[in-house]
Amino acid sequence: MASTTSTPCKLALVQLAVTADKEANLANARTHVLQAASNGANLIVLPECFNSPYGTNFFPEYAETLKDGPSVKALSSMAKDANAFLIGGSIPERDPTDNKIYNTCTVYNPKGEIIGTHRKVHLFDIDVPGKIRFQESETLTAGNQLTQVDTDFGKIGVGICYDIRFPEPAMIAARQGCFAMIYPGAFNMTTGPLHWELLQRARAVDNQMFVAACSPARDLTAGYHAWGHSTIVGPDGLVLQTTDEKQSIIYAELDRTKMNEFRQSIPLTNQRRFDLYADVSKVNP
Ligand SMILES: NC(=O)CC(=O)C(=O)O
Repeated sequence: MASTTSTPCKLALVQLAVTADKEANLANARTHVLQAASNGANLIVLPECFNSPYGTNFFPEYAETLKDGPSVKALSSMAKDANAFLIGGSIPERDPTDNKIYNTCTVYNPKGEIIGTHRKVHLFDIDVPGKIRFQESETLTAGNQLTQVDTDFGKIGVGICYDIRFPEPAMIAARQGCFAMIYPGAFNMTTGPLHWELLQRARAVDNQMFVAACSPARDLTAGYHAWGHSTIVGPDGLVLQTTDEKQSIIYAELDRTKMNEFRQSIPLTNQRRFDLYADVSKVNP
């Protein structure tokens, strides 16, 4: 499908309530994706780990292959029936070739075909004494490549949650022509209030691009309490849309004309000093 930057992009972030029942999660995702499409969204995003509870003990149990797992099948038909691009949150993926488990986002075009796959490259291994310890590496393996997908609206970079803390993937994506960076994510009650919005605004303002992060809704009966607050930020660093912790869908038009005007008025692109520091988009392996 050819990229034309003239196609208007209406983005929807689906902040889904996730349960321990995978089938119910897939059905709930489908209902909300179709609802977003019926409200005019043509680029729809689901949260990190939308088909399984978020916890290292759950990943092996819920993991499935991309080739014939139920989640990929369900996502593909959601994208097709919604006639929209779908950034399918993430799922615990088992790679049958090495039996390793990854935190993986699959991206679909409106025909339901996979156009990109991102395995979380920075695993969420943190230990904040008295607050939260989480070690994804107990059961997950990190992916080994950055991901950009071609859509009708232009190129989009994709990361997952903790990936947002590392500025380089967004920087590389912007310099390689992406107009947006999208992160399915699940911050928590410690790091959410501290950094969730700040990081999105930082990635947006540094790169003069749209940034969006889509969280699960908060479930206080679950082991991991997601922060929620799915958010869409504009290239000027201002929040375009956000929400609270409950299940909901938020929308925003990603207007590339306004982005280009903003880039012209503060022309960082032409003012960089690559004689003083490296251009990371050129050293990407
Ligand atoms: N869940 C994550 O991957 C990241 C996170 O919660 C944080 O960086 O904070």
